[in-house]
Amino acid sequence: MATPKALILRAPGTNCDRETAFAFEAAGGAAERVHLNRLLDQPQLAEGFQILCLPGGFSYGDDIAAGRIVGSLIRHHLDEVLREFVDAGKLVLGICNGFQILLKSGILLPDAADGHAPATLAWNESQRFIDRWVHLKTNGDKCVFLKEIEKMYLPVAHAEGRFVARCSDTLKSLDQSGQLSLRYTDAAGGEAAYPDCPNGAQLGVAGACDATGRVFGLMPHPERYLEPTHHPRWTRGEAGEVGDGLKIFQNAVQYFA
Ligand SMILES: NC(=O)CC[C@H](N)C(=O)O
Repeated sequence: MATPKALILRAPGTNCDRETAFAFEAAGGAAERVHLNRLLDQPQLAEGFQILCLPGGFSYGDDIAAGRIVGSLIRHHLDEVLREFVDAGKLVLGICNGFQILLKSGILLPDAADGHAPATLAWNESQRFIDRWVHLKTNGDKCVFLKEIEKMYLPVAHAEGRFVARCSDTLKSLDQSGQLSLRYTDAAGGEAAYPDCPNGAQLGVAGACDATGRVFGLMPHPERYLEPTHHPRWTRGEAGEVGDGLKIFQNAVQYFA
C-alpha cells in the first residue's frame, strides 16, 4: 500500500504539531498539518488520510477546560466525519492536549445513555503544571499503537492530566475491557505514587483506548523521545539506541502495511 498519511490537526494554541509530523515521517509515514478551520470548512479532507492525530499544546488557551473548545467543535461539526473515519478501520491518536480533546469530544469514549462522559482529565492533584519524565507500562494488547511495547520512559508536561472515571463501576468496566492500556509506574515497574504518577490519575492511567483499540489517547509525549539525544541523561549512556516514543508512530504506520 502507498505510504500511510497522517493528518495532524492543529488549532490556535497547538504547539507540538511540527514535532508530531516529524515523528510520523521518522516512522516511515507521511504527514500534513491541517488547521481545524480548514477541516471544519472541508470535512471531506479527512478521507485522504489513514491516521488522524491531535497533537499537544494549549488549544484555545485551555480556556474553560483543556481540550473543551476543540472537543465541542468536534462534537457539533465533525462527529459524523470522525465516526466514519474510525468505522473505516483508520487510526486516531491524541497526545496530551489531543487526549484531552478526544475525551471531551466523546470520540474516544462515547457518552453514556444519560449524556454524560464516562471519564475526563481533571486538574493534577497538585494543582500545578508538571513537567518531568515518567516510567510507563502497557496493560493488555488491545491498543494497536502499543503493540510489542512493554514499558517506556517519556516526558509529561501538563496541568490537566488526572484521569478520572465517572464512577467506580465505569472505571472497573473500562479496566476489564482492557481500555486503560497505559499506566504510570515507579522506576522499578511497580505501582506509582506521586511524583512517579504525576497527576493522581485513578489506577495510574496515563493512556486509554476505545473499544476497537484504534483510537488512543495518552498524556505523555512520545514525539519528544524519538532519538537517543532526547533522553535527559543520554550523555551518561542511559538512552537506548532509539527513543521509546518512536515505536508508537511505527506501530501506527505499519498497521497499514
Ligand atoms: N503538553 C500539552 O499538550 C499541554 C497539555 C494541557 N494544555 C495542559 O496543560 O493540561
